[in-house]
Amino acid sequence: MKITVVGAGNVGATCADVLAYREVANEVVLVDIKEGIAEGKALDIWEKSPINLYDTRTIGSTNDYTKTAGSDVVVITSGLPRKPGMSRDDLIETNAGIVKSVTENVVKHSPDAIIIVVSNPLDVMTYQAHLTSKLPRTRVMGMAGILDTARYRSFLAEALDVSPKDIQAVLMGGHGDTMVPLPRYTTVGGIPVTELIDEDKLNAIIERTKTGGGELVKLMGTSAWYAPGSAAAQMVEAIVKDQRRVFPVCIKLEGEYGIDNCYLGVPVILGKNGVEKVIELQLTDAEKELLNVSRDHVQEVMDVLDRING
Ligand SMILES: NC(=O)C1=CN([C@@H]2O[C@H](COP(=O)(O)OP(=O)(O)OC[C@H]3O[C@@H](n4cnc5c(N)ncnc54)[C@H](O)[C@@H]3O)[C@@H](O)[C@H]2O)C=CC1
Ligand SMILES: O=C([O-])CC(=O)C(=O)O
Repeated sequence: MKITVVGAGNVGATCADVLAYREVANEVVLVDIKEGIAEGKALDIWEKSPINLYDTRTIGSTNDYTKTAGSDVVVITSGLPRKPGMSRDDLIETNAGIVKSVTENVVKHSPDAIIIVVSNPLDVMTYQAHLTSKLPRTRVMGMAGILDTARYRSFLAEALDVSPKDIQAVLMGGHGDTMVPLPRYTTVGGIPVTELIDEDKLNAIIERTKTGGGELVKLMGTSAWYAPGSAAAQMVEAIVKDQRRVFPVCIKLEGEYGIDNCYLGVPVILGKNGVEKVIELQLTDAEKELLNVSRDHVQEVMDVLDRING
């Protein structure tokens, strides 16, 4: 198994490190446009192998995609992160061009790869990669839901003073302030969360989750990487090991949830073929309305992308 991670910045390098550490594949290739950065970080991860005890080979490349040839899964993290005061959507112009050219290079050398997009604005960059790659929708997906639910679960664990391991949750919609956490599907060791926390506290956690990315941007002057890199690696692992894990993943909807031709996070089964199945929940009218608000927002940004692409 061979994995490529494009973009050896904060998120890409973290993802490559987790993939190596967990021995998800035999080989991880890290690519960046900046001279030497991918080679340096790949070498640094490899030099850590005798300490952390793994044998995944990590290889770096400055924009030479021949080294990525035949990759089974490719993670695209290349692109600008936002700075304080910016929204993810503000990145569209620059990142659309980057994701387009990277996807062209990726499919040229790995036509059978499954692509996981991380670059922001996430849902619309997934659309860009899907447009450019022309791969089936089940093989081009975006990472956001695992990260957003992880934030939600970690905040709940803190509030309830329980292990984050025991909190399960589903979250849907776009990767932004319109995301839709679903308390009805949130459990703590199998117990509905609504039995353990009062409504006000839960609502405050939901609001914090929606702006969880921005909270970190404000603190650090750039966006997060440990949780995002690990979340992308978890998706790679589910695919490479054909684990059939159930995760919220961004995919083009084709009629599911009454939504057509829009890229949104929904629960799916992830396995060796990519998205093996989109799970359709029976949403309440209120939940459906929130999902439609999210759809409308993502659709607007997709329209901007269409104008950029001419
Ligand atoms: N989907 C999600 O939940 C998350 C998405 N992100 C997004 O991921 C992206 C990367 O974030 P960071 O790693 O923090 O940024 P970073 O600035 O640390 O790394 C980005 C890397 O991409 C490289 N790059 C730029 N153009 C390239 C090209 N054409 N080919 C190859 N490499 C290229 C840069 O040289 C840089 O090393 C951003 O767009 C950010 O908004 C970040 C966190 C979570
Ligand atoms: O907030 C950002 O710009 C990066 C991101 O998507 C996240 O951390 O959720």
